[in-house]
Amino acid sequence: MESRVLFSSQFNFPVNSPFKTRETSIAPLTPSRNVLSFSFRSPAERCAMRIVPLVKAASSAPQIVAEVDGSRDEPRRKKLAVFVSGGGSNFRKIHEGCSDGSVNGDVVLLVTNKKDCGGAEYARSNGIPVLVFPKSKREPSDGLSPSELVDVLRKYGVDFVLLAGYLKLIPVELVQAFPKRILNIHPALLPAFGGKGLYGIKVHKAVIESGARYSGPTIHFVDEEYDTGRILAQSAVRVIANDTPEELAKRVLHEEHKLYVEVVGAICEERIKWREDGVPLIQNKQNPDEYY
Ligand SMILES: Nc1nc2c(c(=O)[nH]1)N[C@@H](CN(C=O)c1ccc(C(=O)N[C@@H](CCC(=O)O)C(=O)O)cc1)CN2
Ligand SMILES: NCC(=O)N[C@@H]1O[C@H](COP(=O)([O-])[O-])[C@@H](O)[C@H]1O
Repeated sequence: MESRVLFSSQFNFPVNSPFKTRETSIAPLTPSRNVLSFSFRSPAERCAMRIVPLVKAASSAPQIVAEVDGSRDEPRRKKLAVFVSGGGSNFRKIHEGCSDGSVNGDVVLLVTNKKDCGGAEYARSNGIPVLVFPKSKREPSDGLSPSELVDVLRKYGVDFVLLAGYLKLIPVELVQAFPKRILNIHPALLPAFGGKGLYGIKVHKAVIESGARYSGPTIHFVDEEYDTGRILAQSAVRVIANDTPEELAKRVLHEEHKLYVEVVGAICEERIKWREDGVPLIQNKQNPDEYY
């Protein structure tokens, strides 16, 4: 039985903190690019809320800081590039989310190291351009160099890069060109069961052999190494005593599909906020005062 637990980390501000209650008065300032701390008196004030300077709470609780330009327009529709190496079921779910309104974005490019994989076939059948990266050893004329890949992503106006079962190392050129804009989904609860050599069914085999009672997908920002970037979201899946790796993989993949569409939806609605200690959080769509 999977338990869908979003590790919610509500901020427990101390009693005397100006952030604890909704009665906090907010000193209005002229809207400008500013640092904003998130606390609101009521929905009415929230609408009229101006930018306020970050006020350090008495507690040691890390503060949420974000830059806003004071605009209240709906976030523009985002352009997404998805990287796959296999069947692409996460890619397909994200693409469906773009069509059904769950995701305020469009997949404008599919990148793969295996041009005949299932994800590439799905992209071609849906009119999405397919690029090969990195260059294939067997067909060096086919495929892009790291700098060519960065150029193409920029030419297409890509806002976010989404890795979904992509099995090659993203080069530092791309990581540096798209800071805080490359996400990956891993089929285990990082930082456990991640790193070089741990991908696909190998991950689930390692989880079962370890005796872990829970597994589940992790969505994280991508840095220069495998699976070491900042964790953005996870959900828990119970490991059953006699699970085979394939049975566990199936349950985890089901959770991946739900979690990735939810997270990409938040990314495209600009609901990612960065805590001052560098931890990224997702702002609750129904209640902007809450983060998880
Ligand atoms: N710079 C980054 N690149 C990539 C990351 C990342 O976090 N930073 N995530 C991976 C995805 N991934 C786990 O989520 C992962 C994929 C592949 C491997 C791996 O060991 N690959 C083998 C080659 C496998 C093959 O060619 O079939 C290897 O490098 O020897 C580990 C983790 C995507 N890129
Ligand atoms: N470490 C990377 C890794 O193992 N990624 C995993 O590959 C599968 C791709 O499935 P899909 O192609 O059907 O989306 C997914 O389970 C994803 O978490």
